[in-house]
Amino acid sequence: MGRDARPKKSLGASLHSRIKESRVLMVGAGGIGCELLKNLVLTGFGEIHLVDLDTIDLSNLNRQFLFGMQHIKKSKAIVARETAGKFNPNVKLEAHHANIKDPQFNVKWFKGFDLVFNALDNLDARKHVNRMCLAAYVPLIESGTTGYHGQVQVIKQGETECYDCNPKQVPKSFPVCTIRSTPSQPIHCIVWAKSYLFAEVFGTSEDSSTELDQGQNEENAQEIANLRREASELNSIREKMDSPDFAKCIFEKVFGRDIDRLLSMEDMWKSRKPPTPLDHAKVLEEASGIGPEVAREDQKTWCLAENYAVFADSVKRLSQRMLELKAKAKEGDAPPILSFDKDDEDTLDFVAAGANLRSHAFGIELKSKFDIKQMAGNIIPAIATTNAITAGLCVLQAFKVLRNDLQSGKMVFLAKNSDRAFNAEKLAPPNPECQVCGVARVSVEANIAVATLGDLIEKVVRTELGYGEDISVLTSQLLYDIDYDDNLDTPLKELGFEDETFVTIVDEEEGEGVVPRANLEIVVTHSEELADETITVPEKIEIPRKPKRSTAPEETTGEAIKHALEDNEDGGVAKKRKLNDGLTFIEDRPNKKRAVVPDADADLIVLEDDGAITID
Ligand SMILES: Nc1ncnc2c1ncn2[C@@H]1O[C@H](COP(=O)(O)OP(=O)(O)OP(=O)(O)O)[C@@H](O)[C@H]1O
Ligand SMILES: [Zn+2]
Repeated sequence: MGRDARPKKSLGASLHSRIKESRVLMVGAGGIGCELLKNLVLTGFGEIHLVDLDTIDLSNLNRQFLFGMQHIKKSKAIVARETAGKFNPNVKLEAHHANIKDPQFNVKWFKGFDLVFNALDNLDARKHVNRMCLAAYVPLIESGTTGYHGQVQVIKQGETECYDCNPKQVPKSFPVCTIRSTPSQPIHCIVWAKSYLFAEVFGTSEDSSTELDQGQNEENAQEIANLRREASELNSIREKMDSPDFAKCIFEKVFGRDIDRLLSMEDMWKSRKPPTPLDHAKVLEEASGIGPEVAREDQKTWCLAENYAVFADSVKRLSQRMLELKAKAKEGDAPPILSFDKDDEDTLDFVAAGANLRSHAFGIELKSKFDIKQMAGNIIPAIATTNAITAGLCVLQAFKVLRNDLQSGKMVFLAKNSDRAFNAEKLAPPNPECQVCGVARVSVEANIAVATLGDLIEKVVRTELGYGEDISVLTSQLLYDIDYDDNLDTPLKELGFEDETFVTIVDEEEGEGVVPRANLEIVVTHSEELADETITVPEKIEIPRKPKRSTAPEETTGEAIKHALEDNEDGGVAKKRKLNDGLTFIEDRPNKKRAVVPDADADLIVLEDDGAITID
């Protein structure tokens, strides 16, 4: 039987030939990406481009099965192409070891694809690809996993929600005073050891750390000033890095004197358990028989003396590295620093032992190095099976896009502790208030070294597109508004424009009966051929008016599932919750098995007309 026979039979001849003719892009060749590339290649997608900026790390190998030990430090994109290429020689594979934000991957390049898949791990790159796909009118299949949870979303300009239609959760932060003065959980001590202690001794100061919320009120401000003083004292201890007493100096300061100072603030401990300073001489004596090899016992919770032994030994190793870097540095170089990396044993040992010593002083539970690694790296373990299922769901959604059947496209959620492994909801229409997809779009060409901001505003925005006086013009910063016209005579290049810069025009007209236009996004492409300040003007387009502000949006099914899970984690009381896609969850009583009662119209598996079984 030929290679094509099976996919042709299961997918149907017309979808199969569309797949063979398609040219797709996959961004990210990590956990989801490896699984997805295998699926795309075996399904027979005609031409696949893959982009990944990273190289292969040992910690990737447990789930990124296209890579082996021999590939460590090699490009993910290139090795993924080599390995997956062997699965199906009929597929044309092209690998780019690069950042998807690089300028060569411009809107024109995106336009060359029928479909884009995101298999990324960060918000910034996801938002970028979302925007490029919207501008290029190319459908995007967005996916992500965290532990046992997975999600797949189909995005198409003008037809569905985009990645930015719903605000995304920002990473968790902690009040600085909890971290530095009143920790009550292991995570507080881990953040302290990583973002403060490590940074002050071996890295850059924590003032810029995003994990610390500086807080606004007066009392905090006073405490923050004290803490800054403490940090600068610690910074001066750094000068003693080449002394054999370096670990002792750090220990006596942060686990001794600093804790004494905290204790002297009696008000702080009225309703909290006060900490106990650690006595260096005593701990040193207890640790006398313990060798540095204890650091390898990463699943065990070390006792106080073992933590001290690891702390002192890691200080020795890290100091040695710093001194070597200093010796190698050339005159005029910035002073060398080390950065925390969960996969760097020396930095991890220091953070694990430092966090535990602080926990001990504050009467908080100690943690194993293994647990601290997860927490310090903000890692929820990646699960190969979740990635594999999610990658499979991406391909099933891709079939619908290629069939031009977005109506049956779905937002699919994968969850371990919900009643059903899969939950799906219909694709929502674009949010009219979205600042990213709820915009009108035009493209213009200009020689950015010559054309000024004034040329762009007068020739294009006002004359061609009919805007009035009251507008704001922004890139990542405000360039112009009615009270700020300093940049009008400045060439675009000097305002930070590169080839393909996205400029947003906000109509600020106000008044009785005036409905401002929706935001306009102008993509400015650089053209050397335009020798003067000419700007090619776009076709006349109708810019829609802004919709009226909507009231609070209804809870989506995904959110409802999340809330159902959260509610359930708390109690486990029997409740019945109806989700808006017609699934009914019967949540369990303690010790009783869950039951799922699908509504009549809520099918999990449907038999599609061409014979393929699809999880819908
Ligand atoms: N801007 C970008 N351009 C290209 N590739 C990117 C970009 N941002 C992230 N990636 C890639 O996306 C992939 C995401 O994969 P994954 O979530 O499995 O992360 P990982 O780095 O491989 O694993 P882990 O973070 O768990 O160590 C990574 O290979 C990463 O290099
Ligand atoms: Zn949007």
